[in-house]
Amino acid sequence: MSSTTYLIKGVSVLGAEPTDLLVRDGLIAPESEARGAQVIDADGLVALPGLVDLHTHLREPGREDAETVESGSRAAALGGYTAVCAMANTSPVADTAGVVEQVWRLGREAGLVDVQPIGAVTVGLAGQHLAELGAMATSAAKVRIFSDDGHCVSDPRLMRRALEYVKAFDGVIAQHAEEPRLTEGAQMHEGEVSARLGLTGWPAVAEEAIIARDALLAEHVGARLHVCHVSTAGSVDVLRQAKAAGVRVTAEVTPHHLLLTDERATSYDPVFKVNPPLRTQNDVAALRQALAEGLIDIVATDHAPHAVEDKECEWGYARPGMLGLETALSIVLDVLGPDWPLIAERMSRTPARIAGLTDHGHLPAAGAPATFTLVDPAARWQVDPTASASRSRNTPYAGMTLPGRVVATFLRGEPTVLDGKATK
Ligand SMILES: NC(=O)N[C@@H](CC(=O)O)C(=O)O
Repeated sequence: MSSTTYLIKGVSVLGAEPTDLLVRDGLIAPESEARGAQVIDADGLVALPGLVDLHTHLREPGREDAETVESGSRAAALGGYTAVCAMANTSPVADTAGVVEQVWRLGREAGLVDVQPIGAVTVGLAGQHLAELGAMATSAAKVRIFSDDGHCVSDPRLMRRALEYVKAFDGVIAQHAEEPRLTEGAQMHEGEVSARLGLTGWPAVAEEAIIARDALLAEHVGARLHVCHVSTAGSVDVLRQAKAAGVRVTAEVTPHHLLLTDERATSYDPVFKVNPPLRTQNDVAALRQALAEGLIDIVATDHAPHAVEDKECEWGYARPGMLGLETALSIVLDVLGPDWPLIAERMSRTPARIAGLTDHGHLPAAGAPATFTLVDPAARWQVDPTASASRSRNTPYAGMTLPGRVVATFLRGEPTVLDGKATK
């Protein structure tokens, strides 16, 4: 915890009238105690609760050349995040208490964001046997979210068992919804563009069928289901029905699925190759609408760093995935407009609630943890892949000018970013 007291002058909390915030002993304190505080001029800046990412690939252990817990944490803090949930598809896979504790400990050592490990649902992500869910839940990492992301838990019996198991401790299964038999050899969204390019298509129904099946299973079991990276208009329809029926289902959308379409594949630039693939303008419109309405609960980055040799090659050989942590807030701002209460809800409060991260998602107000981010909504910045804090360079927004810049991020009273630069 920082011993410095900060007085943040003239900041607009979620777009409200400017006020001052005093940061002391890890909390937002009453202003009467401001003596001796370091003043931060926040004229024109907006304060948001620190962002929470439910879907981050940190690559450690195993692919430290692409990302480490520390480099990914730094990218997260620069993007305004104070917590990230680290996906389990590392090497070795995070399918035991030992690996999730390792990731959790590395996160604490880096000290830039809270790193909450996600545990694998199945051993080795192989979809055959349930992993040690209970041991991960009772480990120091206190895992509550389990996911085979990158792979779908396609066996319905295994999915049912996983839902039953985690219900005991109010855990959640985060499903990568992709019926593998329908996406064999797929390279991009199945549609008019894939037909034109002669690339094997990933049909929307491969996602929608699994979401429908899992919603029914979750309803049957009475357990919590979270759907990763929803990408199609049809999935939104399935979610609408499931939510109307009272199923305990939440869903996320990525910034790239809110902005980019499958037309990008015509460049054959693998930076646009991602799983699930970029879809059509019709899908993008439906996803934006669903996010605004709350049918899609949150934005999650699916930050997926990849080494140069895995991306700068032929489309067919390239790994799917895009960077996202440093650009997410700007993309969402671009897409939703400056609706700060909505952005706070979708990027901080609701993801914190789904993940059970009780230190996060609080409005910066007296008595709350001083875990927040300061944004300059008037700033515009050009994305330079070489300037990224990530060890990888695979951003699809290179050269684009984006609105909104993170000026400062505070984690329990300690600045992790000041003047737009990481403090460590
Ligand atoms: N989202 C991606 O395109 N990639 C993910 C895993 C995956 O979902 O394939 C990755 O780990 O790189």
